[in-house]
Amino acid sequence: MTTITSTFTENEKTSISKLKDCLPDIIKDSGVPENYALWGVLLDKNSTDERLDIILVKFLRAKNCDVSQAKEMLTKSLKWRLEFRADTILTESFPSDVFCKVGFIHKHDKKNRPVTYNLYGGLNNEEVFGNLDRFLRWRIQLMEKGIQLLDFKTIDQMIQVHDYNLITFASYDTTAKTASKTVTQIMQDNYPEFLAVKFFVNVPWWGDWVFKFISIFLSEQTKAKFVVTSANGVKDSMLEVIDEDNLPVTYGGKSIVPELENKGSADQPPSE
Ligand code: HEM
Repeated sequence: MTTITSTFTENEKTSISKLKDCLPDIIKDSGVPENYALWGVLLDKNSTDERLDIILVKFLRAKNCDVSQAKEMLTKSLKWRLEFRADTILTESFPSDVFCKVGFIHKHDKKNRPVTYNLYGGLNNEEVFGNLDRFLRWRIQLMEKGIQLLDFKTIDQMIQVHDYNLITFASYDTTAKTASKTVTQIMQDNYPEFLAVKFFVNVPWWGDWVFKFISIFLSEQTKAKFVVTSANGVKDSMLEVIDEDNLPVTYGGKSIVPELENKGSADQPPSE
């Protein structure tokens, strides 16, 4: 069986070993406790746990295997986890009447990777994004819930779906832009290489310029994982990755997801 570690290049193996040697400094400089576990894996220099190698290689790959940059990134990320209280976020609760329709994890893809859905259209923006701190905590909790489903042995990435059904041009307002920019930055800085594929579905006819604008802030590696489709193009591209039985009906699969049913249709292009 092909394990994740067996796909490491020689350069990655050497870099992992160097980054491991930096772990005591990383722990000291970030301020986390000595026996700190990141996503349940001890950051121990002498550890032989393969899951540690898989976590470290994510930070290395995000920095093209530059060990000192990866060291800095991991240090900053651990500091952020302390400040953001990311390690206790799973115990927090959020008003379900606001958030149950904004996002959830549903089933997995053909490679057992969890699939996260974010429904960012047809929302009351003020209610969802108006309290930015609350939205961020909810969004990061969803990410951390997804990470709970990874074993860092056979599965170390997830699929994400952004559904823009029902968005209107006016709904891409300042609250939506600030929320999207802030989450995107937090994900880039603290969750490297967790994304396998990201589907943008029901993208409106005017979505192209939004995409180009946001793309300025994204790495080439991240952009390469994006699949952007309008309503008509959804089915084939998603079925290539997710089994019909696990794909919601609304995207052409057979799985019934109440949060996704009974939504209307998205903005139509203006008539000539
Ligand atoms: C009301 C309209 C919109 C809202 C509320 C919204 C919301 C968001 C949010 C909250 C994020 C943060 C990332 C995440 O949660 O995973 C995000 C990222 C993003 N959005 Fe939107 N968005 C809107 C419109 C659009 C449109 C029309 C496009 C065009 C395809 C678009 C493309 C993107 C891209 C490329 C990212 C970065 C994804 C990433 O970092 O992985 N957005 N959006």
